[in-house]
Amino acid sequence: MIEAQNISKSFNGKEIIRDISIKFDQGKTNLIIGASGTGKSVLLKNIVGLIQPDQGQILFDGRDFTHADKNLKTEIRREIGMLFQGGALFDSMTVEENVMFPLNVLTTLSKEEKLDRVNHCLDRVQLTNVNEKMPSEISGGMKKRVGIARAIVNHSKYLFCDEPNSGLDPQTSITIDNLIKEITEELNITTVVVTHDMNSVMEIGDKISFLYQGEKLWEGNNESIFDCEVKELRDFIFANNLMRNVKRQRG
Ligand SMILES: Nc1ncnc2c1ncn2[C@@H]1O[C@H](COP(=O)(O)OP(=O)(O)OP(=O)(O)O)[C@@H](O)[C@H]1O
Repeated sequence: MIEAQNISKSFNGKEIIRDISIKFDQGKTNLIIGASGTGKSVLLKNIVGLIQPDQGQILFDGRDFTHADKNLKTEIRREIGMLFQGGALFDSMTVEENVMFPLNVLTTLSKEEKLDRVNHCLDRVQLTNVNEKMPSEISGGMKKRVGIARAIVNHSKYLFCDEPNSGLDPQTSITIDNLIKEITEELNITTVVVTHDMNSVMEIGDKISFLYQGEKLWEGNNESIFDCEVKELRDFIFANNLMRNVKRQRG
């Protein structure tokens, strides 16, 4: 479990996120949702340690990451896998080299062991016979799969995904969402997904936190979200016709 406790962060005197507390459960896909510019990415960066919060702390299974010494920080960082927007693969490396990268940097495994793990992870994301391909030779959906394989290759306990569906068509988005959810349950890891995609909310929203102008206004799941009373959240989810129709059909 990851716990964000009373996190606040300002830039140049402007408070971007305010007193946010969220528990992200193990074995679940935990979503952070909200409109553009509301502070989702800033919160994510605080959680993974790319930004130091002004107030509050982040606990990874009870270990205080925010105030940890160098050794503990390094230990926790090794347990974190990240799927960045757009996949963020290294263009000059093959698929195999991309997935192997964290193992080269973080482990002393033999070449054979590394290759074994890489192939196992590529298999798991249903990518076979692409080891030697370059990122420019594969589709957007395949790039995300490679990104997922790379994020879990070092036996990560925590998986962070920043807008995993950006740039994908709706069908591929659902496949990637489901893959993230399956892997989360299979490996019993704690997954945090930042998104503003309502399809993701409905498909994989085990636990959902809604941010609005830097504050957490609501939390629940993909069932309770349709009955929420928070005006700002209702405006967010029913902003398009499709969602209004879904609501009507549910009665
Ligand atoms: N390093 C920074 N310095 C100053 N302001 C920043 C910095 N990072 C983010 N901000 C500001 O914080 C606000 C929230 O940004 P953030 O990227 O977290 O939004 P978001 O909810 O992730 O939006 P989107 O869905 O569009 O990615 C924005 O107004 C942004 O300009």
